[in-house]
Amino acid sequence: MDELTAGLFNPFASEEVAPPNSSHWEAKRRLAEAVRQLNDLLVSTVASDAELAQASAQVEALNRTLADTPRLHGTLAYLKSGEHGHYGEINHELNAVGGQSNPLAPGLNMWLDGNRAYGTVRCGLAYEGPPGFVHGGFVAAIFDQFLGMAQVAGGQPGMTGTLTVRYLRPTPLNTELKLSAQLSRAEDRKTLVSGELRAGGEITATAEGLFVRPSRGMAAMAEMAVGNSGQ
Ligand SMILES: CCCCCCCCCCCCCCCC(=O)SCCNC(=O)CCNC(=O)[C@H](O)C(C)(C)COP(=O)(O)OP(=O)(O)OC[C@H]1O[C@@H](n2cnc3c(N)ncnc32)[C@H](O)[C@@H]1OP(=O)(O)O
Repeated sequence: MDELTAGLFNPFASEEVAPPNSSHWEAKRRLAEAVRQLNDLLVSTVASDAELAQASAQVEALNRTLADTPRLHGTLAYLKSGEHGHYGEINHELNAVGGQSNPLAPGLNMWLDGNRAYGTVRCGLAYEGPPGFVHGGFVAAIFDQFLGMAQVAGGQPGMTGTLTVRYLRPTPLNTELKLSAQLSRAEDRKTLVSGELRAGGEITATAEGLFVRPSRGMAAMAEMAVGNSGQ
């Protein structure tokens, strides 16, 4: 275990979503939820052009306000600030697929029970691919994150080496989706995990992920990324 994967905080210990560790994250979760709703409203509204122009001006004004606030670019910057928790906590807030404070993330909730992992997620209209169904790329992203969490049970978390998704039937929007996964094999630096996604009791997709613990270690990988975060 290194700086990034040390078990100082495990957000996956129970089915309950781990609470925010500060008033900052609590406030950000609220804003993220409002932006998720905005996204859903944006893709569904058929307001007039004038109403859309007015809404754009309001959002643009808000963006200018936030752009003028102090900012941290990337999870590593949050970690180095020393003010926003351990890496596990920061990742739990900002991750692109599972982050509570990241409006891009569809609200994936995950927990471990022994060597099995469980999860729930609900994808709104903004995730539409085929009419009425979740975009296959998001199904793959959900599996990547979910299997990536499940591999933690193997004790040697690494990066996704390969991810194979089998799409058995379309995955519905606006439906509670249930995930489960288990370790198939963990040897040397490689962990193999397999999982399935269900909607209304029916399996819509299965996946297998091979995770490789980098020879340089996870923290060294992260250091290589310094400068990639667009500051
Ligand atoms: C306590 C709770 C706190 C929570 C705290 C967070 C926890 C932390 C969890 C992180 C959860 C991430 C969940 C998101 C997962 C992403 O989204 S990760 C992003 C997508 N993936 C990437 O960007 C990975 C890019 N690739 C790489 O960085 C490097 O190629 C890798 C995968 C790290 C491997 O590099 P390497 O260590 O130099 O590998 P190398 O020594 O050459 O090979 C080792 C072995 O693996 C095999 N291998 C290497 N690459 C591959 C591959 N791509 N496919 C298959 N086999 C491979 C080799 O053949 C070799 O096999 P053997 O010869 O030993 O049998």
